[in-house]
Amino acid sequence: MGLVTNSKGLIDMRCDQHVLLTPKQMALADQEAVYLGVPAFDLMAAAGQAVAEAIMAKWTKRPVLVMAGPGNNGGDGFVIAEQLRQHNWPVTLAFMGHLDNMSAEAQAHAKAWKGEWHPLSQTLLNDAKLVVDALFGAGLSRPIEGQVQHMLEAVAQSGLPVCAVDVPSGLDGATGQALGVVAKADLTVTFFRKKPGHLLFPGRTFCGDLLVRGIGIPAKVLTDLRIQTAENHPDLWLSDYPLMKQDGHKFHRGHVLIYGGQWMTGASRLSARAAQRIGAGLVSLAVPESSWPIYAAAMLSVMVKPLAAHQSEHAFQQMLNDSRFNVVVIGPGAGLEGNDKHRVKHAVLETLKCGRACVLDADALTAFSERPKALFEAIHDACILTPHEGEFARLFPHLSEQSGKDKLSRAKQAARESGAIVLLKGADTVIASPDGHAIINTNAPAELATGGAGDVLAGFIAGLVAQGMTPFYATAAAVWLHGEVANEFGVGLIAEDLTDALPNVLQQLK
Ligand SMILES: NC(=O)C1=CN([C@@H]2O[C@H](COP(=O)(O)OP(=O)(O)OC[C@H]3O[C@@H](n4cnc5c(N)ncnc54)[C@H](OP(=O)(O)O)[C@@H]3O)[C@@H](O)[C@H]2O)[C@@H](O)CC1
Ligand SMILES: Nc1ncnc2c1ncn2[C@@H]1O[C@H](COP(=O)(O)OP(=O)(O)O)[C@@H](O)[C@H]1O
Ligand SMILES: [K+]
Repeated sequence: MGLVTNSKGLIDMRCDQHVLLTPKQMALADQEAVYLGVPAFDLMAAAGQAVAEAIMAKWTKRPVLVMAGPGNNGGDGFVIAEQLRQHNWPVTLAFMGHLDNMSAEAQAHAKAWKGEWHPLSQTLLNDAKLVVDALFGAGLSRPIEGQVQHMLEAVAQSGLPVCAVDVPSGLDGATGQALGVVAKADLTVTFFRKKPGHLLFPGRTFCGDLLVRGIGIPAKVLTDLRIQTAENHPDLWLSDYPLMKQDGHKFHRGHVLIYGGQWMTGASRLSARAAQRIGAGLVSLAVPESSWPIYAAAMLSVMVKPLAAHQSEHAFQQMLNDSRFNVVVIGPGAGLEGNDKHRVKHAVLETLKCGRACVLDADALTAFSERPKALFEAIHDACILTPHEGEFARLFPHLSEQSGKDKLSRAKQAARESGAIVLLKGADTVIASPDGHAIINTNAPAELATGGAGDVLAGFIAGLVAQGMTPFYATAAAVWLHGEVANEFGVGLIAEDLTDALPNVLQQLK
């Protein structure tokens, strides 16, 4: 099993199906395949054929308008047009470009097209029942304007189904962001491997159904591409997953320490239960003495430890001296009122000072919003930050959603700047490591947008780290399981259900 990337080998060949290629990396893969002896003409033929087959599988025979652009995406369009024509589909081809400026393989395929050529025109939509968007793919270099923009707007207005070749035109395959107008598709067929832009929002909504088709590029071209990004999948982390051992002992499955606040007592309890459920051997909750009865009454198998009010900071520090607590969670329900914020910051800094693996969520992040640097200076490589966009913007204001940067770059930069693993939540959660690796999660349903779901996630992560998974993979595994449980449960989900329904998903993981 050769490594695709060298740095810590986070993404290796066992998960090569799940790596994501930027359009630049895809072009390099293409060049390398040609260098290894696969003719560029054949790659384009295979690409076009794959799209034509996907179209014939999805739609009944109907008049098609193929819009072919000036580059190789347009070249694919000519192949698709000819393939469909050979299967007796009525095909109209509209070309925007100059044949002489096209690659040799695109010119050859264009010349093999047996039908008529039309200039791009909105009137061509009148007779079409399906549109193939082969205008721009990986080579999109600037926003779409002028006549093409009007054409794409007319396509959108027509309500006709659209099949996009590689990426919907106007979508940046690297970032998922729109460069001006985008041709929204019902089906997108991409080649060899997915691109980040297919998975990140808003890109994912532009793609419709996404199919990946091999076109003859051998997987070994991935070896030298310095790939840093993958789509989350158990193949990435299952071999490191702490499945139960027959002769296992609870002391071998770690001990999670969770910091509980005075008022929002539910949040840390959700984390505690989640850490238990995912297999942590022991879980303790350190809580203010005054709230101890509330916590203790509700927790049976979790050990609830009171922190005396007059010396709670010292008491938490003392607790950290016990090396059996191998992961600490701070943030869910921790509190920011009055002296709480100071206490939370102290707990975080003490935890980091003693090098303990930790998951910092919610209030533990917001507590540092006035001076994030104080947090970043203390962070070590077993620290996981789990912000939603709001918390993220408080720590990294220059990287907020409003910064105009894409989510993948924002999470990666945050990980680099803070030195922590950063899990940036949302429907397209990104997990980024300071060394540049990143995983995009795609299985989370909208049902997860419910209070407390993040507290459960913090507990899942901690529970897996406690059992010995590396923080990056533990985070990826927890996020995937979180999404999977929500999918299995379906509508009506509340945070408690995530923990209660986890066993069904764990059962399938074995
Ligand atoms: N890699 C592979 O393995 C394989 C790749 N294949 C296919 O090749 C595709 C990539 O091809 P590609 O590199 O030729 O780029 P493509 O997207 O056709 O566009 C480039 C042209 O568009 C122009 N242009 C850009 N933006 C514009 C704008 N806003 N408005 C107007 N013009 C604009 C740009 O002009 P320029 O920027 O140079 O001025 C240039 O002329 C890929 O997506 C896949 O479908 C397959 O055949 C099989 C193997
Ligand atoms: N629309 C959505 N689709 C999928 N997952 C979502 C969506 N909205 C939120 N989530 C997920 O739900 C969880 C919410 O966490 P968080 O915002 O911390 O909530 P809380 O603080 O209430 O626990 C995160 O894992 C996030 O990625
Ligand atoms: K396209």
